[in-house]
Parts: sequence; C-alpha cells; structure tokens
Amino acid sequence: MDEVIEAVDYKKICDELYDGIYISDEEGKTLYVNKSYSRITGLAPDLVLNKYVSDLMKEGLYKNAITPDIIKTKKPINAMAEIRTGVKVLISGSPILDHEGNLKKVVVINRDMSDLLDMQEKLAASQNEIEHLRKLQITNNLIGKSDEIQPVIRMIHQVANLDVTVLLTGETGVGKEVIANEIYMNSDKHGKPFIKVNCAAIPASLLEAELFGYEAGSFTGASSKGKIGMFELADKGTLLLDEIGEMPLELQSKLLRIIQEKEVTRVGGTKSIKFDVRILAATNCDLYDLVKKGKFREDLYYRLNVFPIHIPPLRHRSTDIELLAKHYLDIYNTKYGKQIVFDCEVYEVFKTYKWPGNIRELQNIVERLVITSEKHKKISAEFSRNILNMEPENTEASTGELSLKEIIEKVERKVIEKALKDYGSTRKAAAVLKISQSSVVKKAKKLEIRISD
Ligand SMILES: Nc1ncnc2c1ncn2[C@@H]1O[C@H](COP(=O)(O)OP(=O)(O)OP(=O)(O)O)[C@@H](O)[C@H]1O
Repeated sequence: MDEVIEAVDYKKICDELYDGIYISDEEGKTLYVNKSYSRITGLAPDLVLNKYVSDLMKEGLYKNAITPDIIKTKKPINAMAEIRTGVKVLISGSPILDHEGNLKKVVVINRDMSDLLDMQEKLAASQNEIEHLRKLQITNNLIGKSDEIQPVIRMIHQVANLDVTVLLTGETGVGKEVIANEIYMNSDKHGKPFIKVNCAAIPASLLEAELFGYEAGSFTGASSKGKIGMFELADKGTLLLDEIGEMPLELQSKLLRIIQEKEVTRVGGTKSIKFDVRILAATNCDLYDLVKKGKFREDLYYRLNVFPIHIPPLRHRSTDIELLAKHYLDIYNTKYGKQIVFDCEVYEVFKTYKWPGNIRELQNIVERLVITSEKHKKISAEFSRNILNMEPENTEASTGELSLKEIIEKVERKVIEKALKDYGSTRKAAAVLKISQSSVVKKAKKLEIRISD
C-alpha cells in the first residue's frame, strides 16, 4: 500500500538530508533552503530567503552561483562554488519546467567539499612525504654501469639460482654485502630467511654458539633455554658469513664439516639437526694468502671458493664514481633539505682520489660535503680536495727541497692520520692499511700523531 507523503513531510525529509538544498523561483528569488544548506554554507536562512540570487552575488555572499545561468539556459549545471565564509561546495542545479517547458523553479543541491578537499590535501601531502622518504632511503640496490662492474653483474645472474657457495672478495666498503643481497634477491630462495653473520663482530668465544646454537646450560652465561643457531635459523634460506677471514682456525674445521654434512650439532648437544642452507661468504682479506700463512684452512678455502666473485675497488670504476656521487648527492640533498650541486670538476677530483674506504667512504664524503655547505652552494674542486685531504694540485713539485726520508714521513703521517680519522680506531686503520695494529701505534708515536682510542 502506497503511503501518501504530505507536503509538510517533504519539508521534514529535506531538512534531514545531508546535502544542502536551495530552491528559487523562475526569476532567481530564494524560496527555500533546508537545514543542511545553512550548516554547509554558514548562511542563516534569513540572509537569503526572499532575496534574488543576483543581489546576493552583488552583496558578495556568493562568489559564483549557477542559478542565473540555469534560468538563462534551462539546462542542468554542475560547478564548484565558494561561499563568503570560504567554504567550497559542489553545486548541482536543475531547472523545474512545466508541461509547456516554461521554467518554474530552480533546485540547487550543495555538497560540502571541505572534507573531501581536506582529504585530497592530506593525500597529496602523504604522497609527497612518501616520495621524500623514498629518496631518503639509502638504497641497497646495486648501482654501477662501469665496464669493471659488468662482469660482476653477469656473474650474479649466472649463479643466483644455483645452490652453490659464492665467495665474495674485495676491499672494505666495495659492496660485498650489496652483491650478496642481489644474489639472494635474484635467487629462488628469495622470501625465505636471509641471515647475515659478521664473523669479526662476534667475539671468538661466542661465535661457535651463535653459529651452531647451544643446549640449555652448556656453558657459563648461556641462557637456560638454550639457543637456536644461525644455520638452523637460515634453514631453507641463505646464510651470509661476512668477514669469514676473521673466523678462528679451530672453528673453521667444524664449519667445514657442517657445510659438507649439511647437519649441525648444537654446542653441548648430541643430536644432529639437518639443514638446507645456501652459503655465501665474504671477505676483504686475501684468503689464499691466509692459507699460505697457515691462518685459514686450505680445505675450507676450496669448499667456499666454488664460485668466486671479486668486486673491483671504486678507484678502478671511474664511471661508477660519478654515478654513485650523484646518487648520494640526491639522497643527502633531500635528507638535509638542500640544493647543493657539484661543479663538474669535482667528479674529476673524485676520479683521481684513491677511495681506500670505497663506496662507504664516498657516501660519507658526499654526506659531509652536503652537511658542511650552505643550502644552494656549488661545490668547487678545491673544496672537495680539501675535504678529501688531498694535496692542492701541483704542490708535490714544491717538495723538491725535502729529503726522500722527509717526503716519506710526510706521506706516512698524512695516510695514517687520515686512516685514523676515517676509521676511528688503530685496529681498523691497521686493517685498511694492511699493517699490524702495533705498527700503526708505533708509527703514530714516532710521527707524533695523536691517537684517541
Ligand atoms: N654498487 C653499489 N650501489 C649502491 N650502493 C652501494 C654499492 N656498493 C656499496 N654500496 C654502499 O656502500 C656501503 C658499503 O657497502 P657494503 O657494506 O656492501 O660493503 P662491504 O664490501 O660488504 O664492506 P665491508 O667489507 O666493510 O663489510 C653501503 O652503504 C652500501 O649500501
């Protein structure tokens, strides 16, 4: 049964609607506004009722209105409008015609767009923020196009999907971990565990327990619950043994046995646990040299060296130097809100520098250049030479008056000072300079270099 809706009900219904309703006669005189109209526009009914739209526009109540155009064209119109109060509304107006097509009324629906526009603004702001964060992210993806890095990229793709051990070699900061990541990402073990162990960072006494796990109470200080080892954690996935050259000799034989048998027994345990792990190893030592010196087991060396990948130092990859410098400049400009540019000669300076710390050092230098420069500065070749502690060009010639001994001392002082400054400790400086820690200390004393560690 159809219910008859009374005229009074229509008014009530209109007042309950969320959108604003504005009705005028055929000449644009306001006949009716509902409650939502006042809520949305902030205009009380008295301000508009019985007034002509054209007058309301002259008064500045509406910045634009569609009613006059609907009266002229007798066609529906949609538009965005702004009320004096600053509120933005979407207005959709329709003409009401009689049987002969004469205009009788104009009905305009007002939809509050403030929330939507607000949401749009917030969305745009979040998108900007995401873009900003994306730029800030120090990518772990391999960057490099040089002829020297091309064979490395080819090898990554050849070996990624094979279950063979890869030995990554190269100087410190050259990107061994980045390459290990690339191998993992391109392998079918991608998505499975990828565990990285830095053999140099864990004290030798704890390394065995970390790698192979231990049973409850197996040694003083051990957790009462025991602990799962890295091999078990990496099961079905990939394990990166970083700085493998630092692994104590006595652990090397156990490691070899475990890799060959593909099963591990926890420290203090008796049960052997099977695992299926793809092994990647990395080192900045010359492992074969360690073998010759009796510091690395020959059998383990051959077991790890199934597929060696040597990553060339940055100084041999001059095209990559420019690429990486631009990449890091972009990142740190975004991070520190600056627009610093490099003079093209800076890249030439970078290409003549030796980069003992390789890409890590380049990254740090670019960050330092950005931090220490004014917002819009163009970095000159000289400034970059200074920050790299490089001799100004042609000053080597002026050392003609010095004896060979003095020149050697001068160079030694510079190199040791820089290594200490860049790497922070005599141990690390010694590793980079490939001399013993005690030689670094002795030389520093002789050359009167202050040591802080
Ligand atoms: N090809 C590359 N593209 C982009 N960034 C790189 C590349 N290679 C290295 N890096 C960056 O340089 C830094 C050092 O890289 P990584 O840790 O992989 O070097 P490493 O050879 O493993 O060093 P170490 O021997 O000291 O452990 C990291 O911040 C890394 O993101």
